Amino acid sequence: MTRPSNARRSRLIQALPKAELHLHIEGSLEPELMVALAARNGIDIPFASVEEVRRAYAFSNLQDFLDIYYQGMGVLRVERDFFDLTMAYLERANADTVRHVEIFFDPQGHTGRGIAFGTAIGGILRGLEEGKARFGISYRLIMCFLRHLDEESALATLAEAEPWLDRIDGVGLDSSERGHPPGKFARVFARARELGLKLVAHAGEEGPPGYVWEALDILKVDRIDHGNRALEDRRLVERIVAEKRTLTVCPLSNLKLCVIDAMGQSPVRHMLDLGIRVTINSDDPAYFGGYVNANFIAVAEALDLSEDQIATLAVNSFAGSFLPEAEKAEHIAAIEMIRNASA
Ligand code: HPA
Ligand SMILES: [Zn+2]
Repeated sequence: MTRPSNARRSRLIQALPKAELHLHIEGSLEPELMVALAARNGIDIPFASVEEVRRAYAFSNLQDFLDIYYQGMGVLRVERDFFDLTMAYLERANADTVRHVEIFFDPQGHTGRGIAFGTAIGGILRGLEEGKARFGISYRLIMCFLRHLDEESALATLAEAEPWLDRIDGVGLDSSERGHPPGKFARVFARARELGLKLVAHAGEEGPPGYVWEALDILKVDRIDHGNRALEDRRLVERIVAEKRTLTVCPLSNLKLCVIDAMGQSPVRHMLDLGIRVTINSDDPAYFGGYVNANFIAVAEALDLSEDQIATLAVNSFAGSFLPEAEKAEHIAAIEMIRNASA
C-alpha cells in the first residue's frame, strides 16, 4: 500500500475530531504565561527571559522534568491564574480540532505550597466551563495523587475533595514512578472506587510491566496512562487487548524524557498492530514541545502511518474516553465520514 505524503497526513490530522485523555493542566503552562504570571503575582523566578525558561527544558529522565514542573507551577497563586492556564490550553486544543478533553490536575502540588484546594479546582473548572461555552469542547476532570508522597496524603486529598466530588470524574496517579508502585495506593483507590469515581494511573512509563499489572489488579483502573513497557510482557498485552484497555501514549513526552531515543522507536504502530486501543496525547505540552496534533504528526511521519491508522487513533481517543456511549458514537461517526471520504 502506498503511504500518504506528510502534507496529506497533516491535513487529515487537522480535520479529524479528537479527544485528549492524558494532559496535565499544570504541564500546559507555556513559558510566556509563566513569566507573565510571575510578574503579575510578584514572584521571583530563576529565569531572566522566556528563552532562558525554554533552554532549561532539557531532560534526561522523568525526575529531571518533574523538578522543573513543580517549580514552574509555583507561579499559580490565585483562582484567575488557574483559569487563565486552563483557557490557554483549551484555545490550543480547539485549534487542533480537539472536541473533548479529560484533564489531570495535581492538587497536592498546590496545597503543599499553601494554595487552597478550592483555588486550584475553582479556576480550572471555571476555565473548563468557559471552554465548553466558547468552543463546544466537552470535558472530564481527573484529580491525580502524587505517588512520591505517602498514601495518607492521598487519602487526605480525597477527603478534601469531597465537597467537589460532583465535579470530579476520576482519580489518577502521577509523579515519580520508580520505587512507587501502584500497590502503595490500594486503599485510596478502593475508596475512590466506592465513591463512584473513574480510575486511571500512570504505569509502565519508566516502571516495569509489574506496575501495569498492579494498576489493573490492585487499583482496578479503567485506563493505563503511558503503558509503554507493557509491551515487554506478552501475557499483559493479551490481557490489555482482551479487556479493551485504553493506553494513553504520549509520543513527544516519551522522546523528551528519554523513554525512547528517537520517534521511530515510539510503540504506537506496534500497539496498533497488536490490536491495543492506543491513543495519542500531549502529556505536558508546554514542556515537551507540542500539543495533540504535533504529537499525531510526529508519530505518523516517523512510523509512516497510513490514513486508516491515523483515523483509528482518533476513533480510539473517543472509544477510550469516559463519555456516554451515545456521545462516543456521534464523534466516531464523524471520524468515519472523514475516513471514508479519504479512502
Ligand atoms: O509524564 C508524567 N509522568 C508522571 N508524572 C507526571 N506529572 C506530569 N507529567 C507526568
Ligand atoms: Zn502524564
